[in-house]
Amino acid sequence: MATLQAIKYNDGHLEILDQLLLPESCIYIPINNVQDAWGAIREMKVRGAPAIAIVGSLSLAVELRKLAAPETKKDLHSLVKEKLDYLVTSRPTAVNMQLAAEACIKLSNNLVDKDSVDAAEAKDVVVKQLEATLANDIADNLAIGEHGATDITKKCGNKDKLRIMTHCNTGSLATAGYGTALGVIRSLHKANLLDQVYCTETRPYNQGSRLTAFELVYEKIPATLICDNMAAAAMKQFKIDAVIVGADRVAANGDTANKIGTYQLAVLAKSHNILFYVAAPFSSIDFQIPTGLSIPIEERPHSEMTHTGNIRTAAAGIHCWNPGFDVTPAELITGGIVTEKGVFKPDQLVA
Ligand SMILES: CSC[C@H]1O[C@H](OP(=O)(O)O)[C@H](O)[C@@H]1O
Repeated sequence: MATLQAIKYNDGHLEILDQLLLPESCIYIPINNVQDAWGAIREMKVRGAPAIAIVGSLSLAVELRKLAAPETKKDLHSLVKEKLDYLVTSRPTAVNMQLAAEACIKLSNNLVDKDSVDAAEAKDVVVKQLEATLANDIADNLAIGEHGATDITKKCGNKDKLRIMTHCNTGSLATAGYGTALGVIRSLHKANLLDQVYCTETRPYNQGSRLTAFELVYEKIPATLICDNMAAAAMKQFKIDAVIVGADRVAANGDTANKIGTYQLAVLAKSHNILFYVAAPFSSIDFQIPTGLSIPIEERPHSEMTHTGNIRTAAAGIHCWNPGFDVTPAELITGGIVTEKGVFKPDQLVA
């Protein structure tokens, strides 16, 4: 069965599934330029570290395909840099958009001095790189799924059925398709090795109950929704075999920023002697920062905590703290970091 598609791109035409309307409605909206993409990312109509980078990159491809060839390659480079620098400001914690922007800016800069390539050809080269982010991510996720399923199965003593806990949404709605942590879960399910997935609600924006539960039900993967405050009791009651989560930014030493609530799951997994995995493509690894201390943590609007839709659920006037992410220290990532290149101990990551 095909998995859900968060992103639809064809020949310069881009649409995204408006994830704020899920699970009630499946509505695709057009993204016609980088400004549309910036707004959709900021409002979390599309979210998830890889999906943010892909939608940002494709939105620039959409714009460039509509543009006549620039006068010079210097003009092209200035435009590409301006647009990508702007997209990077949409959300600060996930590194994928920043890394994709740096790679494309470097490419357009290198083309300036390449005499064999004119301005029109340079634009085509840049567009192709931007468009490649989609297919590259799907390939990465399929590899992550296989590496992760193999490693978890082995480290859990080749049990015939596994119980896995996961947090937030790391599936087809956070990527170009298949997913990272949820990709590992899909691979376990495909291999008939999955007893049950326990997905957390993931307050306050409920990516777990709104999005992950939607994906799992859609594909008939056996799953149970739990509130975030049930995690410890569920680990004990259901004898969870492993916890696997995604990542928004992994530092060079393996410290990992992920959705708020991940750190406490890692602490709970440690105290229950349960393997804790992070699943992330290398496009989420920031080798430019030594530890998690340098990862910027996005503060989200307080209304995401005090309201459910338009309904107020917290006392007016109460002060709120709403960090979108927290950092899990590398030493708590006991299962390893699952990437498209294999599973690594957190201190074994090499660029
Ligand atoms: C494929 S990893 C997605 C990653 O992004 C999520 O955050 P958000 O929904 O705010 O974009 C969460 O941290 C996931 O693990």
